Amino acid sequence: MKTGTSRPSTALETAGLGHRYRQTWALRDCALHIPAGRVAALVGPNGAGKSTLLHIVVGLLTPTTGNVDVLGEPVGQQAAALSRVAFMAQDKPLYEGFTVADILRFGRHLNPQWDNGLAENRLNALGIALKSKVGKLSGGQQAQVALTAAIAKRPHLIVLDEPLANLDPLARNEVMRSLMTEVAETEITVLLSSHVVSDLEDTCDWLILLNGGRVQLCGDIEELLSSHRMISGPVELADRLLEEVQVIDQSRTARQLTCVARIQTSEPVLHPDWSISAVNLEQLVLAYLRRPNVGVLPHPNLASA
Ligand SMILES: Nc1ncnc2c1ncn2[C@@H]1O[C@H](COP(=O)(O)OP(=O)(O)OP(=O)(O)O)[C@@H](O)[C@H]1O
Repeated sequence: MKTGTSRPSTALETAGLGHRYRQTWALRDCALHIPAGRVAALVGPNGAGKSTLLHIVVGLLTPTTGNVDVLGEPVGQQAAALSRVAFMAQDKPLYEGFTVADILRFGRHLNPQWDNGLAENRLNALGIALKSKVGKLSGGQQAQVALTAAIAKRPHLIVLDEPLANLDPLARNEVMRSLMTEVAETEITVLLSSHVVSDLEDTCDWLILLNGGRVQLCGDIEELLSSHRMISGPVELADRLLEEVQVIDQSRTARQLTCVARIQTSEPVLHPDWSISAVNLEQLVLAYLRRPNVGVLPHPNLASA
């Protein structure tokens, strides 16, 4: 087990990554990376390949093509690399007949770095009794127990597949908040998939957008937002606008064009009739999802740390 203090600067890097289930390519030619210490959101529509990617990262699936480095080592069955990665699967597979204490015993038995004090303190702070049966806990509490079991492993990378699925807004907020507390106190890298983009805007700082098994965007969220704008104005000026910016997605009425566009400079000089405003994460993601053929951006700083 490597426990050295020096961690690789890149937590995850893939090149030419593909995965095929019989006839179906779930991932094709994926190149992406996550710098260490980032909280990365993996978003995409149903069937985009998110779970497949996460299963490859944690060593549960073998890629059909390409390379994957996790924490600086090629992904595989190496116990050393995998022991530094914690995974919370989509269906939070806790044994419902177990008590919370049983879950902790199980975790301690399986993981050499297990921090039982951390797990007990965390559950205590959340008001979750060790003697409670898992099956009797609410969905939010079960998610917290699963998250606690992942965190107590003391991982360098934590991978969460839809950790917020089936939780109400309050529970979603609490799970994200406790995850962020953990991130603030350690140098952990987080990779989490979600359908609910608005839950991610305040917490994630890195975005990977998968669509149809391909990477559409990969980069720092602030940089991605600052390089896109919402632009609207008279439809008769549309041709000129299209010459000046890269329109990702647009809608038109008889008079008005509204679009999400990628800009080259932070203060684009456009005709004064255009109104220009910032985009939020949800608007950016939706614009790309509606245009699956707009691929990874060639702009070098958008894909860099
Ligand atoms: N075990 C499997 N056998 C065959 N095809 C599969 C299998 N698992 C996934 N697929 C297919 O691979 C593609 C990607 O699926 P995946 O579950 O990775 O997507 P996802 O983005 O996680 O979807 P969701 O958001 O619905 O969970 C889909 O077309 C899916 O039908």
